[in-house]
Order: sequence, then C-alpha cells, then structure tokens
Amino acid sequence: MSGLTVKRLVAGYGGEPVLREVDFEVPEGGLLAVLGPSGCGKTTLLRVLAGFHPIASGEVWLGERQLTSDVPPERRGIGIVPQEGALFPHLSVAGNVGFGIGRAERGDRVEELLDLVGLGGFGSRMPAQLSGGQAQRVALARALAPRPEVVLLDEPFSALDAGLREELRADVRATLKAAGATALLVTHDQEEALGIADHVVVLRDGVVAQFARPQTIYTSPADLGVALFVGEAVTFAGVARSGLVETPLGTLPTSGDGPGTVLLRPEQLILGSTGVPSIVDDVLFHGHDATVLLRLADGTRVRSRVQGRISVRAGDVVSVSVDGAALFFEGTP
Ligand SMILES: Nc1ncnc2c1ncn2[C@@H]1O[C@H](COP(=O)(O)OP(=O)(O)OP(=O)(O)O)[C@@H](O)[C@H]1O
Repeated sequence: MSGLTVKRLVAGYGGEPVLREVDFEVPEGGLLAVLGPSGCGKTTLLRVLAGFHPIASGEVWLGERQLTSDVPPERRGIGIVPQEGALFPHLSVAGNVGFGIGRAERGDRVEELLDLVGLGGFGSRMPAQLSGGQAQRVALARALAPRPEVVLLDEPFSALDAGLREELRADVRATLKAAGATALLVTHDQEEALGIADHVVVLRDGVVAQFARPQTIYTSPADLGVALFVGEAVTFAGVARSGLVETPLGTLPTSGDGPGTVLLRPEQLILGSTGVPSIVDDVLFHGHDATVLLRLADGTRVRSRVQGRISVRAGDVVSVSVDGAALFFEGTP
C-alpha cells in the first residue's frame, strides 16, 4: 500500500475545466472521503485517478510513482468498488472475488477476503442470491483481492436503505483498516463522509473548499457554504464586534468582525428553565433524537436537536439557551 497525492490537478471535457487545481493527500492506510454536491466533479476525479480520463495539468502520485495519463488502468495498482457493486452476474461470489488474481493464489485469498468482509461460506452463491449489502461486501472483497495500492469507492452505499447503510459503513471502514488499505470514497452524503473517513475533502465546483478531519469540517467549516453543506444550521444576520454578536437568542461569544452570518448547530440550542422564551411549533421524532421546531417572540423560527426523552410538545412555552460559541461568516446564506 502507498499514499496517494494529488497536486494542482486540472481535468475536464474541453471548455471550462471540471476539476480546477485540486490538491489533497491520503496517507498510506488512510481513508479519505471526497464530499460534494451533484456535478461538483467527484466522478471525474475518480475517473482520472483510475486512468479512464486524462489529466489536463497537475500531478497524481502513488507513493513514489507518478501516475501520468499514459499509465493504463490495469497498471495503476488501483482497485474500484463501483456504485451498486456491478458484480459479474454469471460468476459465483468466489468467481467474482478471484477474478483479478492468479489461479495459484485464488483459493486461500478468496476465502480470506470473504471472511474479512463477513461472508465466509458464501463463495458458491450467485450475485442474484445476495442482498444489496452483501453484494457491496463482495465488490469490496473483489477490489481488495489483487492487493491494490489504493481502493476507490464510488458512492458505495447509495443504493442501500438507511439502517443497512450505517451498518455497512462501519463494516467497510473496519475492513479497509484491517486490510491496511489506502482508500478514497466519493459521496454526496455528508453524514457518510463525516462518519467513515479519517479526512474529508469538500469539493465545490471543482475546487477544494476544505480539506480537514471530519470534526474540524463540522466545528470549524472554512466558509458559510461548507458550514451549510455539512450539517443542519440555525442562522441569523448579525454584526460581530469584540468577540460578541447579538442574536435573537441573546448576545453570544463568536469570532469575526463586522456584518455577516451567525451560525449555530441545532444541538447547541438547549431547552431548559433559563434563556429566551419560545413556543414549540412541532416536534420531529428521529428515534435516537428529535428536532424541536421553535418560534421566538419576534417570530424568528429556530430548531433545537434534543437527545434522550423528549418532554415537550407542540404549543408548550420553553426557554432556549445556547451552549458554546457561535460560528460567524462573511456573507448571507
Ligand atoms: N462526458 C462528459 N462530457 C462533458 N461534460 C461532462 C461529462 N461528464 C461529466 N460532465 C460535466 O462535468 C461536471 C462534473 O460531473 P461529475 O460527474 O464529475 O460530477 P459528480 O460530482 O460526480 O456528480 P454526481 O454526484 O451527480 O455523480 C458536470 O458539470 C457534468 O455535466
């Protein structure tokens, strides 16, 4: 396994480039998520890395080896887990996993990989006899089989339902770590990116808006666009001065100076016996937590995310206080 380094990468389809001077690094054994909205260039990036699309300028390195556009896909040492698995339907599970490796090594390696992805004993099944989650595990085993230097995962959970997606996410991370794989996963799902990766690249219009650890992306987003993209937010227009900003929820500590947007995460809004009075408009129950929709005296609507037992209901009057500092950004949402 090697680390992957991308330097000032530019690529496109003629006309304006789709990727514009993209820079990031995945250390050996690291798991990077590339997160961005539809059309930002995620698929193009994967295609360039896999060798299916040329580089206009910039560099891609796999350890000490430079991957120029003339290195064909099969000589890159890169494994791919496509969207929805794309298993060969006429081959068994073992046939799929063993497809890219030599006959001599096949038996032991296939069993070892099926065990690694939790599908020991599934070798003789056909793809049509697998659930969506199982098919994705087989696709991951197939990608890991030839011991690639890097594994690329293209929205690998997009076809799965929410519960399975979360379970498989943890398993895929554990499998990649157990295999010592260097991996890059693209997704438009912020929860997925923040939940699975060691580092996240937020890609916007072909430019890296932020490259940082998941927690940093959430708690210290580079700008308002990233902040709004990676999680729910309560925002107000405000003017920051001397580390403070006035908001409908009181005067809050913040950074920045001058006019801009104050941003809080809904879990910072605490319902209790002190704070600003507000009316509960509705409660949206999510199972593990709930969102309480609130209306302040001046009509401002905000939302609070509450863990544990929910003791309020629509029509209640509650007090709202704010936990921690507010983020502050130039511009308006
Ligand atoms: N073959 C192509 N020819 C011309 N333009 C293309 C081609 N493929 C993609 N594009 C354009 O490049 C931009 C980036 O597309 P890309 O598929 O890389 O985005 P994406 O982030 O993967 O989107 P999605 O999440 O919807 O798959 C888009 O504006 C798209 O229209």
